This record gives sequence, structure tokens and C-alpha cells, in this order.
Amino acid sequence: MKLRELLAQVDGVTQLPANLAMDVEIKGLATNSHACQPGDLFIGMPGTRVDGGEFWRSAIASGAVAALVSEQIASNAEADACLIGSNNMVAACASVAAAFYDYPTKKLQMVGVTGTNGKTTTTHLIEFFLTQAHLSTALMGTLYTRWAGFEQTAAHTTPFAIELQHQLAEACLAGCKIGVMEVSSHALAQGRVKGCEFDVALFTNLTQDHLDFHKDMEDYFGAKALLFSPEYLQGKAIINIDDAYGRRLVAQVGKDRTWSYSTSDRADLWMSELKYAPTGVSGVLHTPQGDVAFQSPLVGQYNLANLLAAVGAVLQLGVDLQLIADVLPQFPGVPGRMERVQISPSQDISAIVDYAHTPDSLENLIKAARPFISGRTICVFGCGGDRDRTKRPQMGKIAAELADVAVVTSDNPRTEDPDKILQDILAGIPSEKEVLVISDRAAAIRAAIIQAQPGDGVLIAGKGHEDYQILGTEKIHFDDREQAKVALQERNFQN
Ligand SMILES: CC(=O)N[C@H]1[C@@H](OP(=O)(O)OP(=O)(O)OC[C@H]2O[C@@H](n3ccc(=O)[nH]c3=O)[C@H](O)[C@@H]2O)O[C@H](CO)[C@@H](O)[C@@H]1O[C@H](C)C(=O)N[C@@H](C)C(=O)N[C@H](CCC(=O)O)C(=O)O
Ligand SMILES: Nc1ncnc2c1ncn2[C@@H]1O[C@H](COP(=O)(O)OP(=O)(O)OP(=O)(O)O)[C@@H](O)[C@H]1O
Ligand SMILES: N[C@H](CCC[C@H](N)C(=O)O)C(=O)O
Ligand SMILES: [Mg+2]
Repeated sequence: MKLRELLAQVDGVTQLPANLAMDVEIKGLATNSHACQPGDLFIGMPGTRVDGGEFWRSAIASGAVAALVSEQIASNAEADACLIGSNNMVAACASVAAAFYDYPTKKLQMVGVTGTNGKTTTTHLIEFFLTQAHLSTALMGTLYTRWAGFEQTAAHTTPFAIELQHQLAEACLAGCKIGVMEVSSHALAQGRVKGCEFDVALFTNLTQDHLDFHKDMEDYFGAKALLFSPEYLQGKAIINIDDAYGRRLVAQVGKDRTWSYSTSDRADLWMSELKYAPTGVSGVLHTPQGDVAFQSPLVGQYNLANLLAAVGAVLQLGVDLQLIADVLPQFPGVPGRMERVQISPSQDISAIVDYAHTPDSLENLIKAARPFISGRTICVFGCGGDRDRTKRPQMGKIAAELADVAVVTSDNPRTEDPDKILQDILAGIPSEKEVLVISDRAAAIRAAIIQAQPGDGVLIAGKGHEDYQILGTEKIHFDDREQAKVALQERNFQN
């Protein structure tokens, strides 16, 4: 695409040097100066540490034909530099990305899922139902971007604008008809999804997390609510009204544009005749398109909410209700979400790896698992470094109160002192409660499993699918499931 054609579609360009070769062909887009290829347009994004625009010289040296940078950087540079200035880099970057990749979200039917917990689980359920209904679907979220024949591990829950539009365009080329994506509050606040149109937007819940990034809960809610504004949502909202923020959102969006769901009351989507078993939940699903008996392999009250949300989304996209009920028993689950680690059929303790890393999800996990554990519930958990510190004592309190044995350990300490994080967690635990504190995560998992008695359940929370641990700025290989297996083998050997 020629630079002239591209810029004609871009918002927020305020400075264009007279000498710029407008007929030059733009071959690609890059926001990282180091990743620039010959023929690229470099987009220098202001970040929290640096203004990426500062790196325009290195981008041009790598072959970029021009650079889109903040007005300030453009006006301070030499007059003959090929710098395009913008007074709104977020809008400019997003509109360049959408235009360059020819507006993929206009070609796909798009579902956006936001909320503190349940996004990954709900998007996987939606992907499963759509695929079973033979609707080719692209999934984007915390774990990966994938569609039939393609899978790439994700660096962020929601990619930045260029990667996002690029991947959606590739999904279109691969024949996908529907895009299902997790939309994080960071992405909404940073405008990563600007230029995307959603046919269905879904709100799971809002509880404490990310108060390192968002000023307060109101600010966090405001970011999530953006997805439901006319800028993004063209179709229906699907909203959890068991959540107080969800009820506020319905009032903002309007009842006529919303399908509500609830696991505790009547709503547009709700359930009755629920029967809980260790293998899942059965009952009757009530929807605006009729009622159907269901059998879900997912345990935990919160997974009923995720199921209602997913059913609402796929009904909106035309999937048949009976088909949903027919295929649901085969849902394979989500990696690292209530994932059982079993090394032999005769294993006499249960070991479960889960991604609970917020106060609400930790509480949900322990409450959901407890009825199926005949012995003690042993919970191994920690809190990530360089992230919301205020959730640490809350998670400590929850684990100490709800588990029989709490083992406090490290999650991803990142650049923080791991012992300082443990102290923050312990600050929430009443002094009379006894907890085990083992900073080394492998040793903590081992200790929990070795001390478990027949019938006990070991819940290993916080890292789920992650196959790494971030220590300082280094990422090492680490997988809770592998560590649990090693410890289970050692326990077998000892017994
Ligand atoms: C808070 C946040 O989102 N930060 C993101 C942001 O970092 P930053 O603002 O510090 O960037 P920076 O280092 O100042 O660089 C600014 C720009 O200069 C460019 N640059 C920089 C150096 C250079 O030599 N050349 C160059 O071009 C960079 O590519 C960047 O575009 O831009 C970086 C590059 O684009 C991101 O990798 C980084 O994500 C960090 C790693 C992160 O951890 N983000 C998390 C919190 C996040 O986004 N999480 C949500 C999920 C949350 C949930 O669970 O709900 C997500 O969607 O994943
Ligand atoms: N609807 C829900 N309500 C509350 N807790 C939930 C819900 N669904 C899942 N959880 C808990 O939260 C954890 C994370 O779930 P999931 O990965 O689906 O959420 P997410 O919103 O994608 O999280 P993230 O923002 O970190 O990617 C699960 O492992 C489980 O313990
Ligand atoms: N999406 C979450 C992931 C947290 C996972 C946990 N293991 C941690 O490192 O804190 C975040 O960026 O806060
Ligand atoms: Mg997720």
C-alpha cells in the first residue's frame, strides 16, 4: 500500500514534511525500532519508560521509509527527516494498523470478552461451540492466538494494535469467519483495540486486580466499560448481573441492547435444577431461544457463569441451542484451569493446577474444589512481583481461612525481592494461623505433595498454563504441572 493511500485513512496526523515521498510503497509496520525491516513504516509509540519515537533514527537506519512519531519529536527533528507527526499516537497507530490490514474486523464477526476473571475459560467455550458448529473461528487471548492449522503462544492477553490487526487479517485469509478475543483492561486503556468493531461484547465480572495500573476500581471499571461503548460495540452486550458492576453496565448500555445472565436468579440466560457432582454439573439452561437440559464437565459455580456467558455469545452468532447441549459434555477444558495432575489411576491424593491469581479467583478455586476433597485442602500460592501489591494480604487471608494448610511461595517475583512479596502476603494472615512459607516454588510444591495424606487435595494456584517463572528480568523454564508430577513420583516412591 502506498504511504499516500495509508495516511488518507489515518486519524490524528498533524505534521507531514513537504519532501516525503508519498508514493513510496509501505511493506510493513513496526513499533519496535530493532524489529524494523526495509520498507516498513516505523511507528514510535510513547511508553511508560521511553517515547519509542526517540528511536526513529535507528528505525530509518534499518530500512524504514518513514516514521510516525509524536508531534513533539517530529517538530524537534531536522526539517528534512521523514517524520510524520501526530497529536494522538494511540489513535494514529490503531488507525494505521486497521487500514494497512484492510479492516479485518469488518470482515469477521467479532466477540470481545472482558472482565477480571473467566475471559480465557469463556473464550475457549465459545471457540469450542463455534468449531463444533463448523464455524471457522480464530481465538486470541492469554494462552495463544489460534485457528485451524495455526497456533502461536501469546505475549499479552490482548496484542498491541499492529500484531492484533495483522493476526486478524491472517485469520481472514485462512478462511475464519469469527474472531473471539479476550480484551484486557490494559488493552482498552491503551487503545490496542481501537479500530475494532465487535458484534458481541461480554462482561464476566469485576473484582480487585491491576491496581498497579489502574488508579482505583472506578478507573478499572471505566476501562472495561469502554468495550461496550458505541466506538467498539455494534451489536449485543452479554452481561453478568450477579456482579454489581455488571448491573451498572446494563444501566449504561441499556436493557434492549443486553442479554443478562445469572447463576443465582432469573435473567435472560439462567439455570435451574442444578445437580453437582465431582465430574461436573447438570441442569436446565434457560435462554431467550428456549430451554434445554445440559451436562457440563466443568466444576465450580463460577464455571456455570462462564458457560452462560459463552452460550449467550454463540446463540447471538446463530448456533443452535440443542447442538450446544449435545457437544458440551465433550468440552476438553482449558490448560492450567482446574487441571488435574494424575500420574497413576491409583493416585490417592488429588493435585490440581489452576490460574487463580486474584483474591476472588483464589476464593472461588478453594470453595469449588473443597466439596470433592475428602481429606485436607492444601493450597500452594504466591503473588506476582511488579503487579498490584494490595491484593497480596487479601490472598493471604483467603488462603489461610479457607484452606486447611496454606503454603505461601513465590509466583513470578519479577524485579521485586521475593521475600518482600511473601511478607506482604503474610501481613494478611492472622498470627494464630499456621502457614508454611517456602520461597522456592518447586520446593513448596514438593513439600505440599509429600506431606499430603490419602484423600487430601493439593491446589497449586497462580501460574496455571505458564511454562516459565520470571526471576528478575530472566525467564526460566518452570511448569507447575511438571513440578507436581515429579513430587507425586517421589511420594509414590517413599510410600
Ligand atoms: C503496562 C504495559 O502494558 N506496558 C507495555 C508497554 O511497555 P512500556 O510502556 O514500558 O514501553 P516502553 O519500554 O516505554 O517502550 C515504548 C515503545 O518504544 C519502543 N521501543 C523501545 C525501546 C527501543 O529500543 N526501541 C523501541 O522501538 C517499544 O517497542 C514501545 O513500543 O509496551 C510494551 C511494548 O509494546 C509492552 O510489552 C508492555 O507490556 C508489559 C510487558 C506488560 O507486562 N503488560 C501487562 C501488564 C499487560 O498488558 N497485561 C494485560 C493482561 C492483564 C489481564 O490479565 O487482564 C495484557 O493484555 O496482556
Ligand atoms: N467467572 C469466573 N469468576 C471468578 N473466577 C473465575 C471465573 N472463571 C475462572 N475463574 C478463576 O480465575 C482463574 C482465571 O480464569 P481465566 O483464565 O478464565 O480468567 P481470565 O479473565 O482470562 O484471567 P487473565 O486476565 O489473568 O487472563 C481460574 O483459574 C479460576 O480460578
Ligand atoms: N494477566 C495477569 C497474569 C498474572 C499471572 C501471575 N502468575 C503473575 O505473574 O502475577 C497479569 O498480568 O497480572
Ligand atoms: Mg486470560
